Amino acid sequence: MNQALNVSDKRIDGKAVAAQLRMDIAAQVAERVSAGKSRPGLAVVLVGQDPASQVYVRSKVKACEEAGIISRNHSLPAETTQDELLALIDSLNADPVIHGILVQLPLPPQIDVQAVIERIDPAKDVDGFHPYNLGRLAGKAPTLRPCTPYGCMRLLEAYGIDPVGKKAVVVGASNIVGRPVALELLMARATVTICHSRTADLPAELAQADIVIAAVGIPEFIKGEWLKPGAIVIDVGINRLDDGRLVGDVEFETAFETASAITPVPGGVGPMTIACLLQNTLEACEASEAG
Ligand SMILES: Nc1nc(=O)c2c([nH]1)NC[C@@H]1CN(c3ccc(C(=O)N[C@@H](CCC(=O)O)C(=O)O)cc3)C=[N+]21
Ligand SMILES: [Mg+2]
Repeated sequence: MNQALNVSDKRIDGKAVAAQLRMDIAAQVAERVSAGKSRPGLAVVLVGQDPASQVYVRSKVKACEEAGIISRNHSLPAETTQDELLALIDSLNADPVIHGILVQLPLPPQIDVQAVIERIDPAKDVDGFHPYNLGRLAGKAPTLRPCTPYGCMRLLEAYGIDPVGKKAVVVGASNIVGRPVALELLMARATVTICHSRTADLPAELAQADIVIAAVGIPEFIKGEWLKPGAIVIDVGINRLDDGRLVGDVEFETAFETASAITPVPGGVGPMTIACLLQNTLEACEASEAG
């Protein structure tokens, strides 16, 4: 894989790695279909009209079509009740054409997110948020792996960065990125520290980090001078500023000087999230036939 990448560049090109992965997936889907096997199917459920969510849903649908994956969109009104959403999930769980189900977050306040996540058949949980799939990752026997953390690990791999024995610092402890990416790094045998809002001295933790995963949701929060010279920085942040610019959780200009490699925003982790969603849908389809 490295030959496709200009790994000497400090900028980790998530767009290129994601494009390569999506081509590999498209080839595997074509192979399945020509062998008479089922075509992977992904259902994306959107509740409400949040413009940002519509952008993500559109990019997921486009990526599916390019990969030859069936994409079924369900757009529900913002006032949808929890029971109506759960009923839709039940029907998607039972639908043999659908191998992956993604309910776009966030959800409106009347809906309990955990109830929704746990209603999805773990075998179709292509977000990897279900306790079963998180538990399997915690136990070093992963099944469907959360897309963004999985994407971060594939970026490190594509750039020949082996986390084993390295000091990895995760900034942010969310259920969808911070906690699972810490488990992924632990599974790769890094020494992992998870920082969060109650961490006493964040710069002191970051000063020791060989690998930094920034997933805190605060624009340009992490400054270059906090980093250990030569650190590898994976910026998960996707923050839209008032002037329309998209920035990460890391102050890119100052971090670029100190880091040995860093992901840009956009063009870093975001495209990997989508590519890994397709990967999980393909894997769920393959498992449904193997099972
Ligand atoms: N159940 C669920 N699963 C998700 O995976 C999920 C979700 N809900 N809710 C919303 C977030 C957000 N998300 C993004 C995916 C890709 C980009 C992406 O590719 N962004 C481009 C920039 C696109 C632009 O220019 O706006 C980039 O970073 O290069 C962004 C955001 C997935 N999400
Ligand atoms: Mg089938």
